[in-house]
Order: sequence, then structure tokens, then C-alpha cells
Amino acid sequence: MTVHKWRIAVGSDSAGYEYKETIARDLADDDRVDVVIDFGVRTGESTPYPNVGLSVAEAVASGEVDRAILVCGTGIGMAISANKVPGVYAATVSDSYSCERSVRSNDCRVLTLGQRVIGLELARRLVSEWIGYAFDPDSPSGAKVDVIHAYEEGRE
Ligand SMILES: O=C(CO)[C@H](O)COP(=O)(O)O
Repeated sequence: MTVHKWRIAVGSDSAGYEYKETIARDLADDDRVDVVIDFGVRTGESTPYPNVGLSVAEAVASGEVDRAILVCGTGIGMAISANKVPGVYAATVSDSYSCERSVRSNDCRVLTLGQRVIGLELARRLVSEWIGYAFDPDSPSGAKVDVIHAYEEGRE
């Protein structure tokens, strides 16, 4: 049986840098992950969060990676930025149930976290849980997500 391993991008602004670094290391050690691509920021770098959020979301949209983790102060700016890229669904998560449903209900492929909002151990746990879920387009949630696809494609 072929086991799919994820190609995952990570990115942050300076407010999310420490969590991004720890999460990147966790993912590199995770058997479910094939490759981790770090879109920055690097140590000591500073850039507005949309610069990273948009680049990472474009990598998801193009298929360069399967999924991505973005960290900023709240996670919100990264989610707003990533959601501007057509076909990308990003969600800010801070609890386990929303983490599961972000994938199983919403086909979320970009998880965003707030370094100034949740503790590091919770963030690490949510990432580990999140990469364990898969979206089923044939589930009852599939038809709901299709409404979003139709809107994006002008098929309303
Ligand atoms: O959390 C952020 C954006 O949602 C970012 O890390 C900080 O943004 P700022 O409050 O505008 O500096």
C-alpha cells in the first residue's frame, strides 16, 4: 500500500518566527511528511505578513506543496492573506475540534496559528493533529465546499 506523505510549506512573519522554527523541526521529524519547505522569515528578518502568506498560498495553489502552516501574531493576517489566493482555504485554529473540522468540513490546506495567542505546546499538537486529517470530497461536506468552488469559478 502506498502511503501518501505530505509536502508542507511553513512561513511566518517576525511575530511568528519562533513557533515556525519549532514547527518546521517537528515536521521534518514526522514520518507522515515528505518534505518541508521554509518560506521564511529567516533569523532577524522582518517583512509584512502578507508577503509570506501570499507566497506560501501560491505554492499551495500551484501544487508545489500539498499543505502549509503559517504563523503570525494572531494567525488572522496570514489567513486573510492566504485566502486571497484562489483555490486556497486557510483557517486560524486554536482548538482541537476546529482543527479537525477545518480539514474534514472545509478542505483547509493552510493552517494558521497565532504565536501571541496560543501556547507553543498547543500549537505543536494542533499541527500534528491537522496533518493526520484528510478531506473527503464525497462526504456530505464536499457539496458545501463545492459552493465555494462554484463561486470562485463564476458558476454560481
Ligand atoms: O498578527 C499579525 C497579523 O494578523 C502580525 O503578526 C502583526 O501585525 P500587526 O499587529 O499589524 O503588527
